[in-house]
Amino acid sequence: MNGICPKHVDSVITFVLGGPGSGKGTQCARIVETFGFKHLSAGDLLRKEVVSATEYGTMILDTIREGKIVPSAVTVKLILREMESSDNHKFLIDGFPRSEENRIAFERITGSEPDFVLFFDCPEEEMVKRVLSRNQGRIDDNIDTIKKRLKVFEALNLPVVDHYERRGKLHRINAVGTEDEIFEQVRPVFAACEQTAA
Ligand SMILES: Nc1ncnc2c1ncn2[C@@H]1O[C@H](COP(=O)(O)OP(=O)(O)O)[C@@H](O)[C@H]1O
Ligand SMILES: Nc1ccn([C@H]2C[C@H](O)[C@@H](COP(=O)(O)OP(=O)(O)O)O2)c(=O)n1
Ligand SMILES: [Mg+2]
Repeated sequence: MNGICPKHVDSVITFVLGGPGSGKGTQCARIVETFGFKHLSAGDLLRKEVVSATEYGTMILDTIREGKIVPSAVTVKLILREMESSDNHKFLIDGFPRSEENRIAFERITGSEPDFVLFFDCPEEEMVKRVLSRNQGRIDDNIDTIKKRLKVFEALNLPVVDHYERRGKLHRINAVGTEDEIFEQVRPVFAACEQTAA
């Protein structure tokens, strides 16, 4: 349990990690409908800043186009704003942290760590195939950007996975198979969380 902010003294925080196209968003939708978590996609929050043409919009757009990671203070601020305005105290934070800088910024700003972390482990060729057939009109769903994103994933995201594995907080999910087969690996993790919270 986390006392992330006065409003949510008993909040549950889950980070959802995995490379581009590993199935984070898809599985988060299943977790939301089954276990009633609030889904916060860091990528979606950043894209909303671009669409709303806020002060960070252009920087975020350029960063996403290059497959790089937006400065953590921006992303953490967006996540925290959503958490503080939500009536739900169970949070599924999708696509975050994507670097040690992200992770440390979250801990420093919120004073909290996740209760547990999901990692969708997917081979690169499968991730590329899924991203290129995602058809969501995203500027980063192209072969050039996905190659850059995979390098960022390897260099910056995996150290975060190792960190939580060392702390015994990581649940590694085999992300190859049908959406149902993958969700059947996810379900017991959240069922156990419900037991603990009861
Ligand atoms: N198990 C799966 N098998 C095949 N395609 C999948 C699977 N899970 C998700 N997808 C598809 O792959 C693409 C990427 O999934 P998404 O959930 O957006 O991944 P992420 O959020 O990790 O980038 C989407 O088009 C989605 O419909
Ligand atoms: N913690 C994060 C999450 C996403 N971003 C940026 C960089 C990412 O390539 C894009 C897209 O993230 P998103 O999680 O939506 O991407 P996928 O669903 O994994 O394909 O947003 C970031 O800078 N920091
Ligand atoms: Mg996603």
